[in-house]
Amino acid sequence: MYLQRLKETGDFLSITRENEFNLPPEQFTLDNGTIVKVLDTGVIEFTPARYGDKDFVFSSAVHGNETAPIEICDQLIQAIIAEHITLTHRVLFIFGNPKSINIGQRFVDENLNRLFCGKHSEGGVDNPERQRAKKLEHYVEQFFTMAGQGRYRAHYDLHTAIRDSKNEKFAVYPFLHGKPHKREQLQFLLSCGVQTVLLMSEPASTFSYFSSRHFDADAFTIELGKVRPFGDNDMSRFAKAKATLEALITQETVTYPELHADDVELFSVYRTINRHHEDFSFTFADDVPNFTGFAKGELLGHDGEQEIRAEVEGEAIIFPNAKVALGQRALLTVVPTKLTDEFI
Ligand SMILES: O=C(O)CCC(=O)N[C@@H](CCC(=O)O)C(=O)O
Ligand SMILES: [Zn+2]
Repeated sequence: MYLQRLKETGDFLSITRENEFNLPPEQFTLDNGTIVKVLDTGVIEFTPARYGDKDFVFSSAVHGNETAPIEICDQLIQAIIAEHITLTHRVLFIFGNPKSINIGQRFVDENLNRLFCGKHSEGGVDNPERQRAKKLEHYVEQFFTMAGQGRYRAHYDLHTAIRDSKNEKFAVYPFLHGKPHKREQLQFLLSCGVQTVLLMSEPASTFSYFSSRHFDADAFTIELGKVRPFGDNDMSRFAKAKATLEALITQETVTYPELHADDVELFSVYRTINRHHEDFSFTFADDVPNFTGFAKGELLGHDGEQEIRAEVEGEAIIFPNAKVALGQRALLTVVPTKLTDEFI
């Protein structure tokens, strides 16, 4: 039904938006031999005829109002289908939450990026986001496992942040359970224009953590700028990210400039603050940017009767959101750290 249109236009994003919950699987082959497989709405896999030993997942629209990453992925998909670029490696693109794109909201019923690692099936709740998280886990598992063992895997989950950020672009490096962080991944991020990286210190139920933990993928949540509606993104600000992602899937190997400690700003997550009470607020305004530091003892907010105060000098705020559901993360705080020998 939609296949002819996809072949002619490459506009998988529009087809996805017109089919918010389901799309029958279809496949075809490009003249250059690349097999194009639509697995579901928002899920499209490309397999070059002779593919290299790296498998990439690029996801966007896990939050529907974060439009710049959606535009980047849309452009890459169109370029592949039009054969303006030729793939070297397998790649799976995911538009996470099509209905939330259409309503221009972070999510519809529940934050999709808190439902991975099986959380979708806990608590006796069912909704479209829970069903979607379960399916996305399955598609990623299938993609990473079906081409065989011993292959390199990466999953870059592309987002934009609700607030301004002192450091406009930054990445969240999921908790690695003692495995070493990789310098080469910092080089990849720098090439995308991302100089700031937060090292998580505990498990999470995010999409990037899922791929990191279960498939040993190099995985990040990458914040590329600020949330804006379609049409308001200055795509020149995302040119480096798009070019780097394109290089990863079209070149056998991407080589990056040498990494110097001064090139990157690293933070370790000091603590996660979850919301426990209806009466929850921050003392700082909505326009206070991410990475703003507070003096030790300074009042950051209230959770019911409980005061939230900075515990260490310079404790800086990331992703403050007083409106999250009860039990969910309302704030991350970070402190600076250094590039150490722990990075391989
Ligand atoms: O700006 C915000 O408050 C949220 C931006 C966003 O969606 N961030 C991700 C980070 C996921 C992670 O911790 O890896 C999220 O909150 O889901
Ligand atoms: Zn997001």
